[in-house]
Amino acid sequence: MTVLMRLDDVAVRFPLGRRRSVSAVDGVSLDIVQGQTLGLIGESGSGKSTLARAMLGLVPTSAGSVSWLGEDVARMPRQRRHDFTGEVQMVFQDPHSALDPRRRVHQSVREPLDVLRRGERRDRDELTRRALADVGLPAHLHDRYPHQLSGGQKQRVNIARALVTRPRLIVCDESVAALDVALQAEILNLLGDLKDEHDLTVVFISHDLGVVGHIADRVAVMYLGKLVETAAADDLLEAPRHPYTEALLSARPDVHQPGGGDRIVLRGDVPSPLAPPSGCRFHPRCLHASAACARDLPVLVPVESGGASACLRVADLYGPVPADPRAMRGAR
Ligand SMILES: Nc1ncnc2c1ncn2[C@@H]1O[C@H](COP(=O)(O)OP(=O)(O)OP(=O)(O)O)[C@@H](O)[C@H]1O
Repeated sequence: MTVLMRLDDVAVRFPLGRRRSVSAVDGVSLDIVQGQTLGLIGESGSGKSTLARAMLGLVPTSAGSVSWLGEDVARMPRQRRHDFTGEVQMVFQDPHSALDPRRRVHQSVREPLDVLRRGERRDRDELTRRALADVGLPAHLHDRYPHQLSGGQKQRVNIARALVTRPRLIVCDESVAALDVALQAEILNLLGDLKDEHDLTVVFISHDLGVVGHIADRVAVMYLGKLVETAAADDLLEAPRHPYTEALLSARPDVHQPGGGDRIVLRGDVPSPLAPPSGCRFHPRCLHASAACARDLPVLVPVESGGASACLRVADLYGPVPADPRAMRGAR
C-alpha cells in the first residue's frame, strides 16, 4: 500500500479583516492511497473545495502539512514543485466556466503542457491528441470552441486537460454536478475506465453520497471544516458510524435506511464557519447530542469496521470501539 499524499492535521483559515477569520478546514488528517478512489463528501460550505485546493498547494495551509510521497509540498524546491504540479491535477466543478471561451479545444488541453514547458512542440501536440482520444472526443471536435460543444463534451475536454500531463492523482471537484443524470453516469463510467487504464488515484468531491458511494473505495465525510467519519464506501453506506453521515444517507430517497429506521431530517443550516459551535460542531443539529457534545471536542477514533468516527457518543450509539491502537490507521 503506497500512500501518495498524506494530510497531517491540515487547517486553512481565510482572514477577514484584521481580527476575524473563516476556519474553512480544521485539523484534517487523511491518507490518499495509490490506486484508490477517495470520496470526499459534505454539505455546501463544509470545506471540501478548500481542502482540495490545499492538496494541490493552491491555498496555503495555516497549520499542519500536506506531503506527496513523503515530501512536504510547502517545502519542495522549485523544480520539484513544478513536477508536482503535473503529477496532481484537478478537474473543476463547472465544465462550462472551467474552459476559456476564446481557446479552441486542443489549445485548452495543451495549455498545462505549455505552462509546465513539457517536451518539444511536436511532443505536446501528440500528448494533447492522445489525451483527447483517451476521453473519447472525436477528432473533428478538437478544433472547436467550448460554446460549440455539449455539456458532456466540455466535461470530457476538462478531463483531457487534467490527464494531459500524465498525473498520478486527479482531484475531481463536483465534476458531474452540473450535468444531467444520464451524462453524469457516462462521465462517471469514463472516469472509472481512465482510472484503470492510467493507473490513476482519484479524489472525488461531491455533496451527493449516492454518487460518491457508487465510485469510491473509501469515503471521508466533512462537516464545517472537520472530518467526522472515514470508512470503506460499502461500510459507510451500510452502517454509518456518525449521526451526520446517518442524516446524509437518510436524506437520499434511493438509499435504504440503515437499520430500516425512519428518515432523519437535518434541522437548520450549516452554522457559519466564522463562529463554529463549541464542542462537536454538529451538536446543534444532532438528534443524539448530550451536554458533553456542546462542550468537548471529539477526535476521530477507530471503529470496528476499520473506519473512524469523530462522535463523542460513538460507543453508545454504534457499539464498542476497538482498543487496539494499531486500528488507528483506520482513522487516517
Ligand atoms: N477565499 C475565501 N475567502 C473567505 N472564505 C472562503 C474562501 N473560500 C472559501 N471560503 C469559506 O470557507 C468555507 C468552506 O468553503 P468551501 O468552498 O471549501 O466548501 P465546500 O464544501 O466545497 O462547498 P461547496 O460544496 O458549496 O463548494 C465556506 O464558509 C466559504 O464561504
